[in-house]
Amino acid sequence: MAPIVKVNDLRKSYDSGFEALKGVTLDIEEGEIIALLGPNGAGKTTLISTICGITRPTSGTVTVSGHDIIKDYRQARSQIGLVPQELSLEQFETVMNAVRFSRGLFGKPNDDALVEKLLRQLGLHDKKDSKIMALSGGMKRRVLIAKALAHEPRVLFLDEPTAGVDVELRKDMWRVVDELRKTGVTIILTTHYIEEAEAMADRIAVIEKGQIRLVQGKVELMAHLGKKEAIIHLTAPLAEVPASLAHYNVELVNNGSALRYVYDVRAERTGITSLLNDLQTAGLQMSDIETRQSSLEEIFVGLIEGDAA
Ligand SMILES: Nc1ncnc2c1ncn2[C@@H]1O[C@H](COP(=O)(O)OP(=O)(O)OP(=O)(O)O)[C@@H](O)[C@H]1O
Repeated sequence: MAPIVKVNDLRKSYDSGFEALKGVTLDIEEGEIIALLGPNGAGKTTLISTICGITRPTSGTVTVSGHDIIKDYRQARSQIGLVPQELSLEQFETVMNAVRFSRGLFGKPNDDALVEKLLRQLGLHDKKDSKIMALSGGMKRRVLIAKALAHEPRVLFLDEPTAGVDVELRKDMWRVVDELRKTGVTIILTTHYIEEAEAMADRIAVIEKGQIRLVQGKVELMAHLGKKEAIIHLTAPLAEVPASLAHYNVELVNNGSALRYVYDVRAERTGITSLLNDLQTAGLQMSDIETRQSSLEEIFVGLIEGDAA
């Protein structure tokens, strides 16, 4: 089956001369959920706005369901639902009317049965006659999704769906996306949270400095990312790693007063227990142990370096 979204060598230079997209090529399959994961300023919003036809590319092409986003703008745009970063809603409108209105904007005939079905899917049905201003932040975000889906697009863009929201709301959004998965709509979301990409996406594209550095299935990528390190502080410093520990992925740090052990948190056996046992057998005493997960920044650096190698 042909990809539902095809992005080919997309470039975007802003008037300032800044090149925000440097030749992005990406195929998105129908029904998948793909996360564009990248640090601030990587070009995620620029990429989404260009695919949606809001920002004009400097060169390159985008097709959505085979329609060119510039030449066949109306057909291409009718296939797309966009949920922007900011909450921009008519506070005095009812939920039902707001969603009806969005459908009308695309010239689609009124269809209350469809709107109600959508509200049910998004857990908003009992709020359909409520004014938007009376809704919680999480419900307002759901209304934005309902509005974006009102004209029955095949592709839904979520631009940082959980930016600036608390943990509970984030999880709520993850559940909403999981429900939408069942409807078969293709979802493209941007985020800089790895956990978020992990919770929602089937595939992850890492974007950095206007380029896609890596596109991979989530399972493979998370296996790649799931590294943790333990720093084992020793009571007496060592000159070198003892031969009996050589088969572990350990190195001496802090002038020999600690061992650094890197392991895969997702592995069935992390090796920590046997390392600690072998440490004792080797006659080494530890004074403390600390563990930490690689930060997002380190993961990106690791990925990008690994990719270039
Ligand atoms: N209208 C504009 N004119 C000039 N530069 C811009 C414009 N819009 C964005 N940029 C620059 O392009 C780069 C990419 O911005 P973009 O908003 O696409 O990044 P992002 O990955 O979505 O970041 P964030 O996660 O912070 O939203 C940034 O360096 C930004 O400053």
